[in-house]
Amino acid sequence: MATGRTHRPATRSRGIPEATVARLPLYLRALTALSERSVPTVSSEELAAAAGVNSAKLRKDFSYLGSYGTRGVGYDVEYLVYQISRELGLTQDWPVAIVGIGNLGAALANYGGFASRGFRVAALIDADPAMAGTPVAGIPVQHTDDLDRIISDNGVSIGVITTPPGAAQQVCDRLVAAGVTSILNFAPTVLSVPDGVDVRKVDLSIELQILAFHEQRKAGEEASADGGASDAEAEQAPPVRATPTTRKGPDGDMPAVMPA
Ligand SMILES: NC(=O)c1ccc[n+]([C@@H]2O[C@H](COP(=O)([O-])OP(=O)(O)OC[C@H]3O[C@@H](n4cnc5c(N)ncnc54)[C@H](O)[C@@H]3O)[C@@H](O)[C@H]2O)c1
Repeated sequence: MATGRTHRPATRSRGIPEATVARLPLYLRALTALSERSVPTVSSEELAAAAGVNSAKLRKDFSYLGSYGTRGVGYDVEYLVYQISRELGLTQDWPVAIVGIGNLGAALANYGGFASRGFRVAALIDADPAMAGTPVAGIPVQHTDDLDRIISDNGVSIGVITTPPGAAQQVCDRLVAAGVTSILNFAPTVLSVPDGVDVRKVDLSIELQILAFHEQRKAGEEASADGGASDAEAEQAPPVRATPTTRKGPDGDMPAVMPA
């Protein structure tokens, strides 16, 4: 089994900090929306608001791309879309393989948003022999026995794991051995990968737990504003933290996709 690190250093080889890289997709999403409305230029303040980022941070981020905008005019929307897409490697097509075609894997395979962002679902792989050959989103599911060949035939470098957690490490090891160097892991388990392999994990239940924490805190604040709970209620109620807590990610919120 592969062991080792799961993180890259905070700055990538081209000198763009990881935190900036993590914000680039947010800028791109906001810029794409502007481009679709044929908006030619945008100020750093407008774009920062649309991306949910602080405008000074945005200007600093864009300076890493060598993009400074024009005073009084702002940034050229189309050119920034191109620059950020190029920086993120989206000007080329990325074939992606999804392993574990159950509820989630099938939903991802059916999601049309990947293709428009440069990610082509090239292969669907599952361990269930009964699924082999069954089309999902128009793509026939292939059996894990052929995983190596499927990865190499399709030139896949990005693998998506949507298997049960108990199978995820083994699937990850097989993907890596077959040449996959980036993994998006939806299974609720921590994966070990060798140097040179990037893992990102998505866990919506963690996001929901964080929201539950904030809901609980808001309820506590409302209760204190109403004059506080009665003694009997206070004894039964779980403790609620009164101190405001901030939870900041690169865009101001913790992203649903996290480094492994
Ligand atoms: N990250 C999130 O927010 C999120 C949300 C929902 C589910 N999940 C996780 O996603 C995973 C899939 O959930 P689901 O509801 O689609 O499960 P599911 O049971 O519907 O599908 C799992 C699929 O994986 C296949 N499989 C099992 N072992 C395999 C192996 N070794 N190689 C290849 N395929 C294998 C099964 O045949 C099945 O088709 C689970 O780990 C679940 O916890 C994560």
